[in-house]
Order: sequence, then C-alpha cells, then structure tokens
Amino acid sequence: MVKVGIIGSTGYVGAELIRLLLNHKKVELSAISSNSFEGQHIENIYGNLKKALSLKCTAAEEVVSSSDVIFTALPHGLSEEIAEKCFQENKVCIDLGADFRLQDENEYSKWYGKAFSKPHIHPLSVYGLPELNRNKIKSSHIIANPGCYPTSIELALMPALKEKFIDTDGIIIDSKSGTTGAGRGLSQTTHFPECNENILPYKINEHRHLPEIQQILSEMAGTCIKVTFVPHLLPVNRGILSTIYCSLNGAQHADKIYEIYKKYYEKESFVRVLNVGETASIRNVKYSNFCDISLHMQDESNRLIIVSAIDNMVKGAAGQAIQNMNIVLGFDEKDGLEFIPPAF
Ligand SMILES: NC(=O)C1=CN([C@@H]2O[C@H](COP(=O)(O)OP(=O)(O)OC[C@H]3O[C@@H](n4cnc5c(N)ncnc54)[C@H](OP(=O)(O)O)[C@@H]3O)[C@@H](O)[C@H]2O)C=CC1
Ligand SMILES: CC(=O)N[C@@H](CCC(=O)OP(=O)(O)O)C(=O)O
Repeated sequence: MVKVGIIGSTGYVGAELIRLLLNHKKVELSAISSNSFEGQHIENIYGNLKKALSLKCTAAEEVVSSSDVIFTALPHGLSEEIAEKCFQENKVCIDLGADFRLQDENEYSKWYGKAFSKPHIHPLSVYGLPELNRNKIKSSHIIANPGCYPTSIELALMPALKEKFIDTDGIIIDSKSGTTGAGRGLSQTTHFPECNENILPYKINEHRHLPEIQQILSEMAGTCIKVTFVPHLLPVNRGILSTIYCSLNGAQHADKIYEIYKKYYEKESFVRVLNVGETASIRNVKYSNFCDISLHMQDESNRLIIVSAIDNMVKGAAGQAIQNMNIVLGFDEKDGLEFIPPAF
C-alpha cells in the first residue's frame, strides 16, 4: 500500500480527498494535518467519517515524514516550502492550491500578491490536467492541480483550439459555481440568506483564474489568447457549469465538429462528449470525476456554444488530484474514482 497524507485536511477539499482516498484500494491514508484542529480526531470535525476513519490531525511535518504522496489543500502561498521538502525527500507533492499553476512569476505576483518563495522548484512542476499533460505528469514530483473553473473551461475548449477551428479572439466564458468553491470559511457572500435564491456574478474581469485560463488556452492554441471570463455564485453546494461562446473560423459542419470532439476524448475515462440535442448539466456529474461537454451550433451562424459541467470538489479538485496520483504511481487512472453520479 502506498502511504498518502493530506495537509489541510479540515477544509472542504481536504474532506473530499479523505472521502475519495478511503475508497481507493491501493493507498492508505497515513496522516492528516490541520492548523487549528491539531490533536483532534477528524471524525469529530466531519461527522460523515464516523466508523469510517479515526485519525488525529497532526502537524504538516508529520504528514510529510509519514507519507509517500502528499496532497496540499491549503490557502494559496503555503505550499511551496512543503513541495520543496517533499522533493528533497523524493516524495510526490500534489498541490490543490494555485502556487504552481502560473509559469510567469510576474503574473503570479500580480494576481496573488507575492513573489514565488521557492522559484528554483517551479521549473520542476507540471500543470496537472491529465488530458493535456499525462506524459509530463508521469515523471513529475510536483503537480499543480488545476483550478476548478479552469478545469471546466480548458477541457471544453481543448479540441477546438488544438484542431484550430475556432477564432481565438472574442471567446466569452460564463461560468457558475456552487458555494463549496469558496471553501469552509465563513463570508457574507456565501451566508445562506445572501446566496440562496440568488445568482451573483462576481470578480468580473478580475478573477484570479483568468491568467491561468489564458495561459493554458494559449498553450493549447499555440498563440496568445485573451478571453472574457465572468464567474457566478450559484445557490447549490457543488458543481460548475461553464457556457462558452466562440466563433468558428470558417464554414464548419456540425457533424464534423461532433466527430472531432468525440474522437478527441474517446479514450479519456472522465470526459463525456454528449450527443446532438443533449445538454451538459451539473446534476449528471455531481459526486463524480466526470466532465460532461455538450456542443451547440446555430444554423446559418458561425457561432459555437460549448457547455461543460464538472463537480468542483471532484474533477475540479480532489478527484483530479487522485487521477494525477494514479498517473504518477502507474495505477489505472480510474482507481478509486469510478463513482457514478446519482440520477437526482
Ligand atoms: N473548494 C473548491 O472547490 C476548490 C478549492 N481549491 C483550492 O484548494 C485549497 C483548499 O481549499 P478549500 O478546502 O476549499 O479551503 P478551506 O478554507 O475549506 O480549507 C483550508 C484548509 O487549509 C488550512 N489552513 C488555513 N490556513 C492555514 C495556515 N495558515 N496554515 C496551515 N493550514 C491552514 C485549514 O486548516 P484549519 O482550518 O484546520 O486550520 C483547512 O484545512 C485552496 O487553495 C483552494 O483554492 C481547488 C479547487 C477547488
Ligand atoms: C465559488 C468560489 O468562491 N469559488 C472560488 C474558486 C474556487 C477555488 O478554490 O479556486 P481554486 O480552484 O483556484 O483553488 C473563487 O471564486 O475564488
């Protein structure tokens, strides 16, 4: 059994990692850490874990020393030092925050308000979107798990950009997220009466996922891409739905576009390209590692609308991190992740 540990186990992502890792037959959860609950049993913090796991939260150093694979599920800016330690000890670090997602340090400091604290280890890291970087992930010991919004957007646009049949200018992305995306901490925006029965656009043109989305879309297209990205807060617990508006760069037949998307993802276990007439929705991916993509073309227009849906806690965070772990360890990518979403 491979020993795995979680630093930041008491947050929403940490709790979801625990739930999924307990279901994985080839790994053993050896240690978990917390800042404010050190010494407390996790099942007393998350009641869903009673009779499933009885483990005390320890300090981060203990997690590193007793694990082969370390998941860091911390606020941004706290993972570089841990990743360096893991690297020195020949362990794998999978960071669920944003510390390793942006290649350009100036861009990182502009959006995250600080410089890299361990710049020398950044070139050793890889952006952990398996469908894009599977081969690089296999040999990397520092994996930057992608952001939740970026995951839904990058998977939706990858075939169109790689096969170059959409205009790289003027892409408009409307994304909506459930409130677990904001983490366990309390805020007025996610307070029940504030978010219930409401849909709130926020951080228009200034969300920190914008540079990450543009970096990866540009890499896919081989040219610089700037997009319009508007996130919204939805009054649901889980899920992200992204509706993406783009223009085809010439006359394209709908059948051909479906064929390209279906072929592109036919060997991917977790990306489902829906059939003509079907629409991606949060309900069909909830609690699973799937990303559903639907394609919509208007007759006699050159517009293509792509809709993608993921569970932000699974494919957008803990599930994708486990998929990355499976790749690094040479396991079947589906190990521990074969959850079928409930029908309702
Ligand atoms: N929620 C989501 O949908 C997604 C989140 N992410 C990213 O994953 C990371 C965790 O997110 P999430 O679980 O939602 O956040 P939470 O706020 O729910 O949890 C944060 C965790 O970090 C710990 N922590 C907070 N401050 C410190 C500190 N100074 N030192 C050590 N530990 C600390 C907390 O521990 P304690 O409270 O026990 O002290 C807690 O375990 C973030 O970087 C987030 O951006 C990525 C994808 C999706
Ligand atoms: C609804 C909500 O607040 N979502 C968060 C993004 C989720 C998240 O934690 O971002 P990472 O994937 O980069 O870690 C936000 O807008 O900041």
